[in-house]
Amino acid sequence: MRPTPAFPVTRMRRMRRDEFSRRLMRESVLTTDDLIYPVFVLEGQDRTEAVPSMPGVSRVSLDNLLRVAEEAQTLGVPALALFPVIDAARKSDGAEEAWNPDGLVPRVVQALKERFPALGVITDVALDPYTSHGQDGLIARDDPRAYVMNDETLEALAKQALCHAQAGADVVAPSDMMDGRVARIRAELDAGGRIHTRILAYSAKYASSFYGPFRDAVGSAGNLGAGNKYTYQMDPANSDEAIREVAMDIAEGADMFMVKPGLPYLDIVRRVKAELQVPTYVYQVSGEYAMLKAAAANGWLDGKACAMEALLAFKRAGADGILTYFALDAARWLKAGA
Ligand SMILES: NCc1[nH]cc(CCC(=O)O)c1CC(=O)O
Ligand SMILES: [Mg+2]
Repeated sequence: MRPTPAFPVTRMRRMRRDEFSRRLMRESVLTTDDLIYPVFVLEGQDRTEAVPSMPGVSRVSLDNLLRVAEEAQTLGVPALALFPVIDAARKSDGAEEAWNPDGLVPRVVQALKERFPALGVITDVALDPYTSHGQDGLIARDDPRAYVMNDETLEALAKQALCHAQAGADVVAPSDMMDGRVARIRAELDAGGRIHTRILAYSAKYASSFYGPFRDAVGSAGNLGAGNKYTYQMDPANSDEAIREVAMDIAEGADMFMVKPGLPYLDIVRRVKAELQVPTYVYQVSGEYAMLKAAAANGWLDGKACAMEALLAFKRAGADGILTYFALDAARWLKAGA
């Protein structure tokens, strides 16, 4: 950077003095086009269950989800990301429900695409909603370490992704962190004639404790018990490793690349965008949402102002889009000229 003449020749406050000049020099902007809204869906009719650790977020049945989708579309939010709550009776060690063409996710995707063809639908590809042990992949019977097997899991993920694509999903989003899953899924989609289905790879997904409220929401916390995901999700200490992960997913044919969580990992968002120049997304996860909501509920923070500041920070860091539980709120605030 060129040296700036010293004070008093330079007065940084000059440009901050009025709203018009603040607007003229603003470098980043958040728009509704940047938002992806995550939704939790469950079986049944006219069901809406609040998620206690995520105030303002509910698990809803398909009929109620259609109303949410309509609102998202009306507000101009480009896409929904679908997360299923699977009945305990349908979970198994082999996660077979994950590629059941009559399962919850395929039915919901079909209904959404039928009613709202222009609204993007993103599905999560990972086995954790479907496994009795709550891990994202398969575990060998009698393995005392409960080690998630990589290559065996790839076959399951490929079937799951194709099942979602055949139901009409626009984007499949592997969030499992198995090695090689993007290539395996791309091959399965292409062989199945689904050449237009995009892959949003959760390339740099960290083994984070900020996922706690999400695991409550989908009911995988109980199944996971004292288990953790350290053998496949990334170590929060690492940054270079994230660049390698994204680079590998580029080589395997992913279209979009996710960093997750968000605010504690802004440096990773920045590096991915700056070093690799790919469509870069960030997931403001459940724990980040819960923190902001809790502080706002206590009157300790201005909830709206802090949420919008965090979303803008993602844009400044280089994100092309943000998956956030605030998506509908933010779209409303933007519309109201916030
Ligand atoms: N495939 C699991 C999955 N998909 C999305 C989230 C977390 C999202 C959030 O916290 O908002 C997780 C949690 C996990 O890895 O255990
Ligand atoms: Mg990887």
